[in-house]
Amino acid sequence: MSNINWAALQLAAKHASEQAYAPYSKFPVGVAVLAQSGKIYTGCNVENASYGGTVCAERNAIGAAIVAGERKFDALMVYTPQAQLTPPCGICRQVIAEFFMPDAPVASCNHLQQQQTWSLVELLPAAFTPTYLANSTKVDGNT
Ligand SMILES: O=c1ccn([C@H]2C[C@H](O)[C@@H](CO)O2)c(=O)[nH]1
Ligand SMILES: [Zn+2]
Repeated sequence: MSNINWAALQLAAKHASEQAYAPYSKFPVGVAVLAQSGKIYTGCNVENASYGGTVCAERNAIGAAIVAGERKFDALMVYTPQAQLTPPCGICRQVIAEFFMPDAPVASCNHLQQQQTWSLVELLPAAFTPTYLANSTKVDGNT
C-alpha cells in the first residue's frame, strides 16, 4: 500500500506505549498496526513477575486486530522509549510474518520524531510461513 498515514501510526503507537505494563524492564513499548481494512489497532507490552510470561506490544497489537476480525495488514509501527530506534524482537518477527506480506513496512519511531523503516523480509529473511504447511488455510481461514 502506497498511501500509509505514518503520522497517525506514530501517534497511535505513542498513545499505546503510555498504557504499557513494564515494571521490570522499565521499557514501555507501544505498537500500531494498519489493517487492510484501513483501521489501526494498538498494543503495549504486558510484563509478568514470571518474566517469560511477558508479551510484547507487537503481538498484543496483532492479537487485538485478529479478535476484531482482521487477517491482513499493510504496516506496523513501534514506539520505542529511547533515542535509538528499535525493531521488533525475533518472536514478534515470526508472528508478523504470519499476517504481513514480505515487503510490508515495519517501522520504529521515538520521542525525537525520528522514524526508521525496514521491510519484513529484511528483518526475517527466509521466514517459515503458512505456505509451507500443506494443509494451510493461510490467513483467510478460521481453522
Ligand atoms: O519491540 C519490542 C521490544 C521490546 N518489547 C518489550 C518486551 C519487554 O517487556 C521489554 C524489554 O524487552 O520491552 C516490546 O514489547 N517490543
Ligand atoms: Zn517481541
